[in-house]
Amino acid sequence: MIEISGLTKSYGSTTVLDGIDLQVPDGRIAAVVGPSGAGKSTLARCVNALERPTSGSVTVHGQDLAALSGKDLRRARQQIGTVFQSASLLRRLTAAQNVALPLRHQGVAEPEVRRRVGELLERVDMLHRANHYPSQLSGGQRQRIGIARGLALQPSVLLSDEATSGLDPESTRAILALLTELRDDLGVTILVITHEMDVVRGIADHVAQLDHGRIVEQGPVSDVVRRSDSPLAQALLPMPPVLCVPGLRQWRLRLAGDVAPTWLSRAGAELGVDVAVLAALVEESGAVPVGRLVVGLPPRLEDEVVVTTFRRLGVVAEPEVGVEPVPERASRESAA
Ligand SMILES: Nc1ncnc2c1ncn2[C@@H]1O[C@H](COP(=O)(O)OP(=O)(O)OP(=O)(O)O)[C@@H](O)[C@H]1O
Repeated sequence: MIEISGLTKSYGSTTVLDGIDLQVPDGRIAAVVGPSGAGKSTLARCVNALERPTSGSVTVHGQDLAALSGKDLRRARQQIGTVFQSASLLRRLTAAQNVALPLRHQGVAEPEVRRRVGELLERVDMLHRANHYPSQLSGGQRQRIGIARGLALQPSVLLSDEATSGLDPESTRAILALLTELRDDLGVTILVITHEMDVVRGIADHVAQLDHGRIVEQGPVSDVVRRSDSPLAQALLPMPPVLCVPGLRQWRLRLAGDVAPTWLSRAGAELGVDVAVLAALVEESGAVPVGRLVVGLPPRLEDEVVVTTFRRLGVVAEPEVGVEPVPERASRESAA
């Protein structure tokens, strides 16, 4: 469990983090998002004890990192693996030697180092590149070596600071699958710092938005995407352009979690109408479907009936305000 409580960090008179409260339960993935300069990396550095809070606390497995020093602090830090953007591998060392570095630094015996390095490279699917130098690896492969190195001391917490930034979609997917596997197989607690919303949708259980050093919105991803008028929900599931179909009234729908795969056709059947999909983004997040849609329904349907029908199916429905149905005749005339 990572528990961040009232965390404030100032450099001189500049306050970079201002009263952050955030908890990541064991075996969960939390993502911190926010614009450049919001304080994400500073937060990461406070969590891996590279920085000391000006006030407040960061507790990892019940240990307040700021209260530790010397050997105790070093031991607590071993519990926290970190993966940075572009992995910062040592150029003159092979992939295997880079992964071995923290183990050798700890004085682990050579046969054990070799065994553990082999295991780690296998976990990140890089055993076949063990003797390659960083310059001979792709960006995604270097990140996987960085993750293996971050896991070398068997941390229970992993910090990923923009680890997928700049990677192509396929490498990003591979890294995200790896992080999910670490959570599910090893129960590692993961804090992901990112500016990529598809990363959040892809793996996070919990999301917090940082802005000017403060958390402005947070919650389980499946809750956040259901919120109306939430800037974070909009950012997480940006709506594609809405089609204009004459004669229909627009409704905004939000779903997360407990919905049957056939919910849309069931809604149409229960309402006794055809439902036109005008815009949609539906994805899987944390093994549950999340999505936002705009659908078109005949204007004669009563609001209350539409809302309760969708609610029974686990979907939040709201009429689009300020968007009147385009009359069918008018649209035919303008097309003529
Ligand atoms: N050591 C420092 N001394 C003074 N100011 C600092 C220091 N480290 C960070 N800052 C300032 O704190 C603010 C937050 O920086 P930080 O790197 O945490 O942001 P970020 O959200 O990670 O940004 P980015 O997404 O661009 O990496 C910035 O305005 C930065 O200039």
